Amino acid sequence: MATNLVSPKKVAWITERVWQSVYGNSSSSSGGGGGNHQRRRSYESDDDEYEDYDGVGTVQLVQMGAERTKNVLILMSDTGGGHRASAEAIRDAFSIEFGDEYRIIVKDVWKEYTGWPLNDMERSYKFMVKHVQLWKVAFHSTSPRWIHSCYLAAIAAYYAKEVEAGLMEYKPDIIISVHPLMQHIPLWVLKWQGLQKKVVFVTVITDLNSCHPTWFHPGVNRCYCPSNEVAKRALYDGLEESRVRVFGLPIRPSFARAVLSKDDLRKELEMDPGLPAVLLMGGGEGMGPVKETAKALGESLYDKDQEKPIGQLIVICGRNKGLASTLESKEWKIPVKVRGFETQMEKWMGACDCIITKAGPGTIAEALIRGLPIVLNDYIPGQEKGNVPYVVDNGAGVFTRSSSETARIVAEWFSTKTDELKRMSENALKLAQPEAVFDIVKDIHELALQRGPLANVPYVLTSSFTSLI
Ligand SMILES: CCCCC/C=C\C/C=C\CCCCCCCC(=O)OC[C@H](CO[C@@H]1O[C@H](CO)[C@H](O)[C@H](O)[C@H]1O)OC(=O)CCCCCCC/C=C\C/C=C\CCCCC
Ligand SMILES: O=c1ccn([C@@H]2O[C@H](COP(=O)(O)OP(=O)(O)O)[C@@H](O)[C@H]2O)c(=O)[nH]1
Repeated sequence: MATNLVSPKKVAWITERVWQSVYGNSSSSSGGGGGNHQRRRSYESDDDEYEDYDGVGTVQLVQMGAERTKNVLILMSDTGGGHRASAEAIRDAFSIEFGDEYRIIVKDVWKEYTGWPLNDMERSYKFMVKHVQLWKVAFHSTSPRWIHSCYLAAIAAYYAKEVEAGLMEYKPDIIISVHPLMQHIPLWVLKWQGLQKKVVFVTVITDLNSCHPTWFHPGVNRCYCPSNEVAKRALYDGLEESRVRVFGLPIRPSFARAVLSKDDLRKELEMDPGLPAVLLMGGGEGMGPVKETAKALGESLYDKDQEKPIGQLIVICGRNKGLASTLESKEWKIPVKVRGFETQMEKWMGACDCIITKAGPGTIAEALIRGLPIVLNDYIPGQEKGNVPYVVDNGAGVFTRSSSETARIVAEWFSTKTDELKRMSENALKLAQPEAVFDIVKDIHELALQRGPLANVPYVLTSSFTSLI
């Protein structure tokens, strides 16, 4: 068949040429920051470079005579696991709701196009949250708008061209930022390009309560707040009410839409079918007192008198390989499963009866959807502090930093206080917002429609940026 004669790579290459003839050349010269953005897509480049073309090039060719698929660029960073999880949730919801109408690209433009310190935020952030006082000072000292604006303007003066090249490569009709530090610079770039009125720019906040003010940029078309508490902060910080929407935190559709039976999941995950189960985790990086808590649970969930376990334990260590290997090498008196980074969190949560976690907003929102009572055993100062009252005051869980206290609470939930466990589970379900991600993408779609059927965003390289900031 004719279609077999042209390889996908070639189609992608042809598409690139056509694309360039419509929009101009997407390559750029290096700006002042020494970034690494000179990674132009070309037919000769290696396979990795082609990932973005998969299933896309052909769509673009078809569009030449018809309405073009809209490009949606989601800006995120792997500082913690929550931003990526929310970005993927939005991507999946777009695809479920609108099929091929949108082409979704999830990118850490900082990492790919700029240089230090923006391209190393993951490591800097990990270092800072390990030295908690340092993070506390950095978080609070950068909260006033004039301070963070100055820092970001300084960075922009250095890296704007790289960021511009990153944005231009994907020619977004819509930009969605799911990260607190990804409003200012892209918006300046759009202003520089004269594209502020053409490209839809929205922020989706992924913190439930005490978020950093860098999230709130008055220049965005929409600011999606996961809770009324965050919306109040946004209004207080000067955002127009008409631009603020409260739908909830975007959670992967696999949580919202899947119908999962606990019995089936336990079978699939090779768990004990009869014993109540507690899930222990610490975000994408396996942070917080996971090791101590696992050890304490190993004791509290074992009935010494009857010489049998009263519960089972699942520990998800995320990317913390050291934690996983320490726990794997331990002897347990109760059934324990130690796992690394899991991609199907909805299954593990669906198979358990309660969860112990640091106060990560993503994990909390997912646990609420699954109706899991929550023991919060830690929080990162600043952005996660407010998540504690959000859970506790709404009766969906408790907070304690003591591992032995945590172990005692769970043992009671599994024996003498099952009614409390049930009540908290009901409260968790009341707080859950499984449809939030769909409400968000539908609203963005409406916003895009208001811009007309084809925005035809004219991306071109411009010269001076520093004059604008
Ligand atoms: C007297 C001391 C002065 C200290 C300040 C000096 C320089 C600035 C240094 C650091 C910047 C601090 C940034 C503070 C703003 C952070 C906004 C925020 O809330 O960020 C949160 C994210 C992480 O996301 C959260 O993860 C959580 C879980 O882990 C949870 O999921 C939550 O929902 C998420 O929101 O944090 C970051 O991304 C931090 C990036 C750290 C970047 C470090 C770069 C350091 C090097 C130089 C920095 C220079 C300028 C930075 C400009 C910052 C302007 C605000
Ligand atoms: O093995 C793991 C561990 C965590 N997560 C996901 O990572 C996110 C963690 O986000 P959260 O805001 O709770 O904490 P962070 O990692 O950002 O500190 C949640 O969506 C988790 O489901 C995951 O997919 N696999």
